[in-house]
Amino acid sequence: MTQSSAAPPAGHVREDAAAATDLVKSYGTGDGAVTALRGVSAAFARGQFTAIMGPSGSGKSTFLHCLAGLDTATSGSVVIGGVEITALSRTRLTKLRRDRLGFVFQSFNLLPMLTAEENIRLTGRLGGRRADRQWFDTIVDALGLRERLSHRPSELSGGQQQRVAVARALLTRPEVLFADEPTGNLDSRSGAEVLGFLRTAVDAYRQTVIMVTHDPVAAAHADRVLFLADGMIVDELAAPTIDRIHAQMRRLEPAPCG
Ligand SMILES: Nc1ncnc2c1ncn2[C@@H]1O[C@H](COP(=O)(O)OP(=O)(O)OP(=O)(O)O)[C@@H](O)[C@H]1O
Repeated sequence: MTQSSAAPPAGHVREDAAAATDLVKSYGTGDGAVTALRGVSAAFARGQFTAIMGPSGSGKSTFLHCLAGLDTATSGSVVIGGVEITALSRTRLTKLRRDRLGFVFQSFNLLPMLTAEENIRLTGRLGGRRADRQWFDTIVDALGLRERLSHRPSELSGGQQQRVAVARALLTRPEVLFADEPTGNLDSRSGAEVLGFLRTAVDAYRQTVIMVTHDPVAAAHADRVLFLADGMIVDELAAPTIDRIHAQMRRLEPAPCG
């Protein structure tokens, strides 16, 4: 069992973008209750790319959603950029999510009637702030979207749509970019482009990325992988390789029946 990421070594001051302590999440009550998280603690250093993996039903999405304030934990704490989000009112949490967090989902979640540029600028507009032009240009060019800005989502490939979603998520320079299976709907080439850009966002712009994935190839882009099983973090791999991730997943996945 490795929960070493929860606490930095004594005397070492580390700036965490996000941290969870003793997160417990139960759904339902009585006989039908399901405990999806059983005391999960983890810290996410600024400028670090973390992948979260584990067998189906191990609690990955629940963990991501509780960390990102999309779902409420039953107990435990989540701190994002120094703010204890578990104590916030719904209104303040919504504002924090909009202003300080970025989201990329498997199903790109773009608004069909808006152009790529309008979709990218949407979050900044909702927040009543104008993102600076230079940063917009930087991410649009890095994602290869310059020629596509006037296209609507239906005129874009899946990979291009996901790149628009990544640009939208990064426009506010979020404290943390949360990605839930961001390559789940993409072919391997488009997936590699999106992951390559997430890697660039971490290396060049010191972005913090937390990504749930089933795919060892995707997870190998991260700086470390946290492995969940049965609602607990059971292991952690630093500098992961595809082979080491596969080996770890084989240990955690139940053997197929028959
Ligand atoms: N809204 C809900 N109501 C009841 N149980 C839920 C709910 N959401 C998740 N669960 C249960 O919590 C556990 C963890 O689910 P979660 O979706 O977090 O796992 P996961 O690792 O992301 O799974 P997958 O890889 O299949 O997406 C599972 O047993 C699931 O059935």
